[in-house]
Amino acid sequence: MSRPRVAITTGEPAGIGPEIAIRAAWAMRQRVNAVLVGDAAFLAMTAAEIDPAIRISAVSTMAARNAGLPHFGADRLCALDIPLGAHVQPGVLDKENGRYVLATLDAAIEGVQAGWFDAVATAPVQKSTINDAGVAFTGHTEYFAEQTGTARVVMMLAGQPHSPWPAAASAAVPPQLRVALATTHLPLKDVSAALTLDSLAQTLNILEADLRRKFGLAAPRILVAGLNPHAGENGYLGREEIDTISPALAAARERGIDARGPYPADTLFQPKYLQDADCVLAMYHDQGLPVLKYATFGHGVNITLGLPLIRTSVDHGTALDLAAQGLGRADCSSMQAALEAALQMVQASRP
Ligand SMILES: NC(=O)c1ccc[n+]([C@@H]2O[C@H](COP(=O)([O-])OP(=O)(O)OC[C@H]3O[C@@H](n4cnc5c(N)ncnc54)[C@H](O)[C@@H]3O)[C@@H](O)[C@H]2O)c1
Ligand SMILES: N[C@H](C(=O)O)[C@H](O)COP(=O)(O)O
Repeated sequence: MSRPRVAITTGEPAGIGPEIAIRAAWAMRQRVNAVLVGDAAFLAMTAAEIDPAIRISAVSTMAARNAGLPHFGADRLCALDIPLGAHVQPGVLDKENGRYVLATLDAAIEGVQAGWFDAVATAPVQKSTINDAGVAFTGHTEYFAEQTGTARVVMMLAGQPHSPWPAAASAAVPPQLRVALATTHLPLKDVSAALTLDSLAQTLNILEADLRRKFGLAAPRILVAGLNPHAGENGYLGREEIDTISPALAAARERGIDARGPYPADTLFQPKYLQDADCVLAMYHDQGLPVLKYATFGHGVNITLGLPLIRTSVDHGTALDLAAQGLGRADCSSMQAALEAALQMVQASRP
């Protein structure tokens, strides 16, 4: 099989994104035909500092539009050139580069739609810088949904638990911990209103369908967290479980979806529950992701479900503190895991 062609958007240029993108792409070049999306001169300079053996060939978006992407062998990386807005000082944010970052995402989406790429893997962006540049932006998840005209998507992070997570020692825990979210980047005060029968139905439908299609799970088992402490304590600590979540789960089960709960979120992440589940659905970002990141940080993958394209990402942010110290501090394992996940999803989607 030919190497799948994966666009790697290189993220916030003052962060660790460019470095981890180059390192991961180079390490996996025999299996992934990676195209770095970003300023080609800046990427070539960064690559030369990482390892002078890394070769990068630049292609302009205009050339790609006219003739598609040229074929490159595994002896080099390709860079789809998107010019920076301003000079980059590692670790220092500059809103003049906010629109540059968005342009890299736009080029990757255009490239998938035009058939240049089989998938997109994104390095981390600094959301605040894009907002400072005058563009409302909450995350790749929402941006990719908007730009592809997708009404609803689901954020899911997955990873293999490492010690010292206590459950990692237990043979009963599935090798992959997956946590999906019923809401994405939403202020906490808005979460309750966003949980409706309809939104939960759509989330469960997307989650179940993509776990089957993209992860090869014949009958995905989904554990669902409540919203309130102790899943509402029979209504004494909140009514969302009674009024919304339980009816949404009952309706999902009638559609054939194996969705169980709502369970109290504080005790849900135990081996005895996880061993019988393929995914946990948390109600909001910081209900599910701290557990996932505690168990898997640095090796996890963020996947957007429900999109008409394959998009994976790292489980961490821009790490400006590391970027400011120079190259060689950042771990690129999560970027490699994001590429690996994209490869598997491309293979699963090929006839
Ligand atoms: N996929 C994405 O685009 C993505 C994901 C998460 C956060 N972010 C954004 O990143 C920015 C900074 O977020 P933050 O400070 O909360 O989290 P962060 O992940 O950037 O940093 C948290 C800590 O983890 C360390 N760290 C992160 N990645 C590392 C790596 N690859 N190797 C070694 N250490 C690493 C950092 O040095 C820091 O100590 C925010 O704007 C946030 O929204 C983007
Ligand atoms: N919620 C993600 C996390 O905590 O890792 C992160 O903010 C990235 O989200 P996007 O993929 O939507 O940018």
